[in-house]
Amino acid sequence: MSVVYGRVALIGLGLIASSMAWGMRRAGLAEEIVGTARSAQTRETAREIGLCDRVVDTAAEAVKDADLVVLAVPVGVMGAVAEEIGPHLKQGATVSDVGSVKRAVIAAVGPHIPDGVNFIPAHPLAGTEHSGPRSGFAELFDNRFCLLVPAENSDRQAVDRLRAYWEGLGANVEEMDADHHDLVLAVTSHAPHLIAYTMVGVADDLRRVTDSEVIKYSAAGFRDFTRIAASDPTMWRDVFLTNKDATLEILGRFTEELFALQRAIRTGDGDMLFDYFTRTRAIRRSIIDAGQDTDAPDFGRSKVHP
Ligand SMILES: NC(=O)C1=CN([C@@H]2O[C@H](COP(=O)(O)OP(=O)(O)OC[C@H]3O[C@@H](n4cnc5c(N)ncnc54)[C@H](O)[C@@H]3O)[C@@H](O)[C@H]2O)C=CC1
Ligand SMILES: O=C(O)C(=O)Cc1ccc(O)cc1
Repeated sequence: MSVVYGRVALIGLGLIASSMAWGMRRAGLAEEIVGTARSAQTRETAREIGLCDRVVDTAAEAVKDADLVVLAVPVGVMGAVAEEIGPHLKQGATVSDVGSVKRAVIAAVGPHIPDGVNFIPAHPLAGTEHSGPRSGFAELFDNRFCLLVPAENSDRQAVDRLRAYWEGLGANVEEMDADHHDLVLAVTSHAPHLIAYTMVGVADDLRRVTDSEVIKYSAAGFRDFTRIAASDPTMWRDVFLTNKDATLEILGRFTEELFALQRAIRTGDGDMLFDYFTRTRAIRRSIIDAGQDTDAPDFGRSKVHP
């Protein structure tokens, strides 16, 4: 892989930005990586571990002469960061972001991007429950999707360049409209996170009753919930507050289904439960068939295809 952007500025140096920095180094995608974060401690850690070529104190300074600027901060502060950097952006530069929500980010950031600068939102569908500058790794985006959300009038060359950049980070790139993105992610990521938070909260409420047995005997399903429910509180608070409509729509449907299953359990409707679980099992299999579950152990695949 070769250089795609001369200077890349990373605003926010958490899981996603640090993974991008290591990924850029792995593939040689940038001549210079400049980073900044709000807290002095994060900037100090980034310096210590050699994450960027330069770590500077302000976002305004970081974006100076940058060809690509990536906003990698919680969704709720994207607008404020954009306002700060707007006057300092280089003509012809591209500003992108990695936020988990797109419509609200476009509304908050868009007005601060001057004419002559390309704003192309993006969302890598890859992450972990960890956060901060030490949590990143170069392989995070390998074989994961990265969704680009260009406007109809976005500069095609700038979009293609950002595509090449994300491909260089290992991702499979697709383009999507912002509203569609927010609805799809509400189903596949946002609502599931809320459900995990709830399930772990319920278990915690019961802890005294069960004398810590919930933790001691937690089976794989509950452990998966606890991993997801360990995700960054600021990030997820912002996701729900900014993708409110789509998340509420999906949660409404979810509670309807939950009530239907609850009713089937109460009335002893085993056929309903069996049919429901048969349908959902097929979905898991189709994900594995499509090769999209990179975490699935190989024995899982060979069981499906003996
Ligand atoms: N964690 C995940 O699994 C994924 C997160 N995302 C999105 O990526 C973005 C960043 O998330 P992570 O890297 O996980 O977060 P993180 O919590 O690891 O890092 C966030 C960084 O932003 C900095 N920051 C916070 N407020 C700031 C401000 N006002 N000005 C400058 N810097 C500020 C923090 O100091 C920190 O360095 C979020 O918008 C999130 O929705 C996207 C895909 C996956
Ligand atoms: O850790 C997990 O299970 C995730 O779901 C990671 C993730 C979190 C947020 C995103 O916007 C995209 C991916």
